[in-house]
Amino acid sequence: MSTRTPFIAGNWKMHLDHLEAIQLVQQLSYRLNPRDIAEVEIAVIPPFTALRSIQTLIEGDKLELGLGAQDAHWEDSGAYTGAVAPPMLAKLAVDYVLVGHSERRSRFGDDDDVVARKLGAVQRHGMIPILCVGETLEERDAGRAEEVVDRQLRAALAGLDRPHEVVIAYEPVWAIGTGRTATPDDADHMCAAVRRIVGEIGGDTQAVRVQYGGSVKAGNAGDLLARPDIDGALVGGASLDPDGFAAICRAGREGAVGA
Ligand SMILES: O=C[C@H](O)COP(=O)(O)O
Repeated sequence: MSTRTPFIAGNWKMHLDHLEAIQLVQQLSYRLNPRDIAEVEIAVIPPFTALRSIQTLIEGDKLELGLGAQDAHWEDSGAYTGAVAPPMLAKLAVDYVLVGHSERRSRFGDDDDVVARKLGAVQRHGMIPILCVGETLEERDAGRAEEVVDRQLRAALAGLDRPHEVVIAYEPVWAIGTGRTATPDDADHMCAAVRRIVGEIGGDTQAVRVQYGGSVKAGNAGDLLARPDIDGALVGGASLDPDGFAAICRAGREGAVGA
């Protein structure tokens, strides 16, 4: 059995205004049972516009939920229209920040250098980065999946004193929002490779938490989360459904017992 606390995070992407976001967190909080909350770390990652509302709700109702942001700039302030700086997020009691999500890499031009800068900035302000890595279908078919993940990890983590304090989300691009999931064996194999690479960079392989992401839903979460090297899930679409997301959190607890 792993000693790492399972970590399930719901990335809502560009969905839900702040009122809908409040409703979803309330619905979710009714559905989570106390054992899941005690034994699984659970976080929601709403759009920026809902962060303040959800922070207030979490604090007011004393919910055992982590709060995440979907991105951050690397500078503390400046002439960067449309961007959000890490200190602003820290002030909102944000715990986690996604860095290097494949949608940021492919649609907003976040390359390895930008990802490394954002990751450093997030850590400097006391928040935990969730570093997303993963190969495209083309790269997988060419037998380059592990090479790509290795490059992304080293580019982002090299130079950190404690790389294991970053949560890593292995998200094969071809599995995101497509309904196609990596097999539990393939996902576990890559999460083990991620752990090994973090060790090579100087991190503690037993401490680093590695999530799998890509079409995780209630129906497949059990098989994925029971694997020894998969410590949790970064959930997109299915995190918008409170019943489904609560079921994934339960699978996280049950998986930790079996892993
Ligand atoms: O951040 C979450 C991932 O991109 C997975 O999204 P998905 O569960 O909708 O495939």
